[in-house]
Amino acid sequence: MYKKFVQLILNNNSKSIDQLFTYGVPDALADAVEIGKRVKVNFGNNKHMIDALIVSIDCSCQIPEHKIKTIIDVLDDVPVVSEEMIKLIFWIRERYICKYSDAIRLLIPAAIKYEHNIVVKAKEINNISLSDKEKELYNFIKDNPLELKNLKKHYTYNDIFTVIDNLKDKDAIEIISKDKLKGKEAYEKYVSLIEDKNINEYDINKTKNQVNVINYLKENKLVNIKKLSEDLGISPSVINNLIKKDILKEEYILYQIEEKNVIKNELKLNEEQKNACESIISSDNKVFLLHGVTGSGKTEVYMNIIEHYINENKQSIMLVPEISLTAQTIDRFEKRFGNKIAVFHSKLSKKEKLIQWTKVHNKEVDVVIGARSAVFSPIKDLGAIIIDEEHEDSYISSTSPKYNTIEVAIKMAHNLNSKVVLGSATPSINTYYMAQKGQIEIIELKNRVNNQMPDMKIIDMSSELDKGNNTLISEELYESMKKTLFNKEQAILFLNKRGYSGFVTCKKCGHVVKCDRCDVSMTYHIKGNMLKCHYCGRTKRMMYECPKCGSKKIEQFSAGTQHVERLVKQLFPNAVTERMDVDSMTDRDCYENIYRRFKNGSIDILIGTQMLAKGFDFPNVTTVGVLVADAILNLPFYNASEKTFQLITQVSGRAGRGSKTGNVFIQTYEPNNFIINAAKNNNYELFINEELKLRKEFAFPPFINIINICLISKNEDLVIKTANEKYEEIKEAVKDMVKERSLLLYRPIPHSIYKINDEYRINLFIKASRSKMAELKKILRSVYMDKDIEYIKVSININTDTV
Ligand SMILES: Nc1ncnc2c1ncn2[C@@H]1O[C@H](COP(=O)(O)OP(=O)(O)OP(=O)(O)O)[C@@H](O)[C@H]1O
Ligand SMILES: [Zn+2]
Ligand SMILES: [Zn+2]
Repeated sequence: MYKKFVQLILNNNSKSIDQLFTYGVPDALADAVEIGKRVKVNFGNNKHMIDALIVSIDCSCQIPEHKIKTIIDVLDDVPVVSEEMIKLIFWIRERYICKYSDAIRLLIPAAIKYEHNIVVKAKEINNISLSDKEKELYNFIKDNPLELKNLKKHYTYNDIFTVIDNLKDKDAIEIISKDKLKGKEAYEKYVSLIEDKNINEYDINKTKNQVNVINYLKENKLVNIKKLSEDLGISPSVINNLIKKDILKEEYILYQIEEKNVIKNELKLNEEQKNACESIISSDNKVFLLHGVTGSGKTEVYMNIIEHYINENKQSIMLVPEISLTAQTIDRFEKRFGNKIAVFHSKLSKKEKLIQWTKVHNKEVDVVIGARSAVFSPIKDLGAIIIDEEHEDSYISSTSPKYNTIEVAIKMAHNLNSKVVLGSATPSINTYYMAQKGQIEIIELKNRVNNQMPDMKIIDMSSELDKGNNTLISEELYESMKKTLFNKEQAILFLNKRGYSGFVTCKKCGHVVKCDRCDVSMTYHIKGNMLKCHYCGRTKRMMYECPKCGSKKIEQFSAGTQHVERLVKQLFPNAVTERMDVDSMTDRDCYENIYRRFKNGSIDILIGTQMLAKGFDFPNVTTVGVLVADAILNLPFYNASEKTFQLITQVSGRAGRGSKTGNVFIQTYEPNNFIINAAKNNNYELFINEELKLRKEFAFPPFINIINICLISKNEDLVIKTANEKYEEIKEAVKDMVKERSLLLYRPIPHSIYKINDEYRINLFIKASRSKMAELKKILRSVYMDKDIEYIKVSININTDTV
C-alpha cells in the first residue's frame, strides 16, 4: 500500500513515452518527494534506470496498485524546477507542439543531468548451485567488476538481465548503484581546520608539509584547496591525508567569479525616464511596451526597475539579442549592480553555464542578463523580465521547440505575478497590435537624452546614376563622410547582406517583381530560370524588360559588404576602415575587438550588416549611410516592410547620440516609398497603421496565424514523398475549415534554402484564423508525433501573437 503517488515526466526523448507516468512512493521516501525534484525509477524491462521529474504528488491513484512501480530514489535535496515552471513545461508542450522532454531541456541545463552507473560485483559463494549461464556470468563478473553498461558489451546473451536477477536472488552478486549527480562542477573544494581540536596535541607524525598546511590554515581560515596546494607547492594528497585524519574539514563553495573593480554609477533620470519607471512599477498591468526613440535612455529605465525589485528582494531577468550581449551591456550592468549579476550566452561552456545557473538558483545574484534562453532561469521571486530590442527575430528560437521568448515571458509574468517590459524604438507589429487591443500598456519616451534626433535625408540613387555615379556611395554621403573624418568623428555604413541576391529589380525605375497574390517579392531560381513566391509557390518566367518602364536594365540585385569595403578604402585611403558581418565575425572575440576599437576611436569607418543596428551607443558617430534601403524592402518575406522600417530607424539611431548632430543618408531607388519616408520622418505610428491595414487585407499576422511545418531529411525522395502524404492527410483533416474559408493550406514547397548540411527541407504552409488554432493544433500534434515518420525531423513553427 502506497500512501503517496507521484506523476512523473521521464527524461527520455522517445516520442512513445511522451506522457505522464504514475509511480508509487515507498514510505521511506515519502518525506523526500517534492514537486520539482528528480527521482530515479525503473522503466521498461525493469533494468533500465531512468531519471524523471516529479510534476505532481497525490494521495490516491486510479490505477490498480499491482500495476504501479516504485520510485527507487529521490535525487535532489531541493527542487530543481519550481511548481510555476512546471506549469510552464505543460504550456510549452501544448503551445509549441513538442515533447515534455523538449520543454524540460530548456529549463534544466545539461550539466545537472544525472548519470547512473550501476556496478555489478561478485560475492563470495559457497555451496550455491548455479546454472551454466549463471556460472559463466558470475565468473566473468568476478574477474571484472563492471559497470552494467560495459557488462552488456562483453556479455552478449539476450537474457543477461534474467541471469543477473537469478544471481542476485541467489546472493551471488551485489549491485551497487552509483549515481553521479553532475552539477558538482559548479562547486570548488575548500578546507579549514576543525576548530575544537587542539592540533598540537594531536598524536600524529606530521610531515613538514602537513605542518605547513596547518600553519597556513591557522592564518587563512577557509582556503580553496587548489590555491592551498599551489601556494605551498604541495600535492593535494597531503591535504587529503589531513582530512582523513580528521584535522581538516572540507566544504564545497560555489565557484567564485572574481569581482571586477567597478565604480558604481547611477545617472540622474530625466523627467520622461522617471515617469516611465513610476508608471511601470505602480501600474496594475503586468505587460508593458516601453516605446522609446533611439538614444532615449531605455537602459537606465530598465536598471531602475530592476533596482526597485531588488529592494523588494526579487530577482529580475534582462534579455538582449545574443549579438548585443557584449561588453557594452555587461559593463553597464556591472557598473550598476557589481557582481550580483549572472550572465548567460551561447558561448558559455557547460560548466560555466552550470555555475551561472547555480548562482541564480541559490539566489546569489539579483539580475540575470542573457540571450533568449535566459528567460528560463531558475528564479523563485521574479520581479521583472525585461526584453530589450523586443522586435528582434532572435527572440524566436531557431531550434525546436521554436518558442517565442516574448510569449514565454508574458506567460511567466502571469504565473509568477511579475512584470514584463518590452523595450524598443521600433516595436514589432505583433507587440504593437496587442498594445492597441489593450493587452499591453504603452509607455513612451519621445525624446532623446541629448534632445536631438539625427538629420535624416533620402537620396535618390537613380539620379546618382544619371549624374554618372554608379557606385554605392552617393555624392552627399561622400561629402558628409569627408567632413566627419576631418572632424575626427566616425561613420557607419550599413548594407543588408541577406537581401542582396534573389529579388529582381529594374535599375532605372526601381520596380521589383512581386507575387500578385501575396505582395511579397519573388525570388530568382536558376533552375528553370524563373521567379518564385516563397509563400504560395506561384512562379513567373524570368523577365528581361521592366514591366513598368520597359527598360532593359532589369536584373538580379547584388552587392556585398566586401565590395563596399573596397570602394571605401579607395575613396578614403587614410581612414581606418573595418567590416563587421557574419563572414568577417567568426567569433565573439572578433566582434568584441572591433566593438572596443570603434568605441575608443581607433576605427574611423565601420561597414556592416544588421549586426550594427543592435543598440550600439557610440557618441562620436556623426554620419550614417544606409546604402541600399530597397534591399531590405524586397526580401521575400511578408514582414519585409516592417523589417525595413526597423532597420532604417535602428541604424539611423546610431548617429548623433552624443553632443554633436548626426547625419543620416538613406539611399534608395524608390525615394517616394512610403516606408522609407515614414522611417525618415520618424513616424512610427503612420507606418504601423498603414502596415496593419495591408496585413489585414492580404491575410498575414497578426490577423491570422501562419504555421510552417518543415520536414527535414537526408533522404530527398523520402522527404518529398512524406511531405506530399502529410499534405493530403492535413488536407483531409481540415477540409471543413477550408470550406468555411477559415484556413488555407498550401502545397508543399521547397524551403528557400532547400539543402542545408546535406538535409533536404520541404515546407508546408498553413494560414489559419485564430479561432481555429485549438482544433488545428490537434492535427499538427498528430503530424508531429507520427511515429511512422520518426526518421524524418519535423519542426513546426507557429507564427502568432496569441498569448
Ligand atoms: N538620465 C540620463 N542622463 C544622462 N545620460 C543618460 C541618461 N539616460 C541615458 N543616458 C545616456 O544616453 C545614452 C543613450 O542611452 P541608451 O543607450 O540607454 O538608449 P536606448 O534608449 O537604449 O537607445 P537604443 O534604442 O538606440 O539602443 C547612453 O550613453 C546613456 O548612458
Ligand atoms: Zn523600370
Ligand atoms: Zn504568392
